[in-house]
Amino acid sequence: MSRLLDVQGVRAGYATVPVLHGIDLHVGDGEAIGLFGPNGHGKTTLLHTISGLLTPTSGTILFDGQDITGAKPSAIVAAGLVQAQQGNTLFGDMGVEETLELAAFSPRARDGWQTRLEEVHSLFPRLAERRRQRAKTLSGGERQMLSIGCSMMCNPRLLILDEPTLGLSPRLKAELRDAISEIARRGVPLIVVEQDVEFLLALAGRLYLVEQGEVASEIDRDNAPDHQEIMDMYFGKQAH
Ligand SMILES: Nc1ncnc2c1ncn2[C@@H]1O[C@H](COP(=O)(O)OP(=O)(O)OP(=O)(O)O)[C@@H](O)[C@H]1O
Repeated sequence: MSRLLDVQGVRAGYATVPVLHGIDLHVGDGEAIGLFGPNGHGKTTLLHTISGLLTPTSGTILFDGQDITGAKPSAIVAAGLVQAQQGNTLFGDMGVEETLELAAFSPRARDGWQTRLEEVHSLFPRLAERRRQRAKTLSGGERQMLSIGCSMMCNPRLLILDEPTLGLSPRLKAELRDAISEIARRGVPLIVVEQDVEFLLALAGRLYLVEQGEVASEIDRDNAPDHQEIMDMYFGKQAH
């Protein structure tokens, strides 16, 4: 499988605080990967570095063969690498459908936007039912759906989701997970950060355990350790 994203030896952090200490990971074309690990060990920092929100201090990020290290976030999105924003960053007074249409403004997203709108509605029937409703009146889970819907409207070549179901009720969590699984089935490559390793193993071919700013383990679903071993690996490391 050819590499769509190739992260090589990436170091990054904030001001004088180094967080990532040489991360190597890759995503194949058509592949979904999962990231998990203890809180505060650099998963979000890694995603922000890939998305261009943070500039790495060293290392290289290749996307579709192009060097995007340190590129502007707008250029990275235009290339098709899209990270869904948290639902609370939407424009609250805009309607649901209006928001989805706005998300398709870039040249790469403009062609075929109506078809993609139908696809988003089929992924998230709640958004179709609420197409005229203002974003700020949606529930937290529905806002997350709208945010992911916006990312799908960008026509992503690779979609990044950072704990998309955090804090949701079990019912909305299940709906959102079904939709994410459907996005993967439709062949959109994914990077998903989640704490629920079972969900990640069902979704993704490979998982990376990120600990202390490094890739501590790579788990291949076909040769995955059993659940207890993964839990021991995870919680054992979290304990110190
Ligand atoms: N803007 C910032 N300025 C300074 N330090 C930051 C900033 N954002 C994050 N950090 C620090 O960087 C480290 C890694 O944080 P990060 O959010 O990447 O971890 P994480 O693994 O995604 O955690 P979680 O699972 O809790 O979301 C933490 O120590 C955090 O306090």
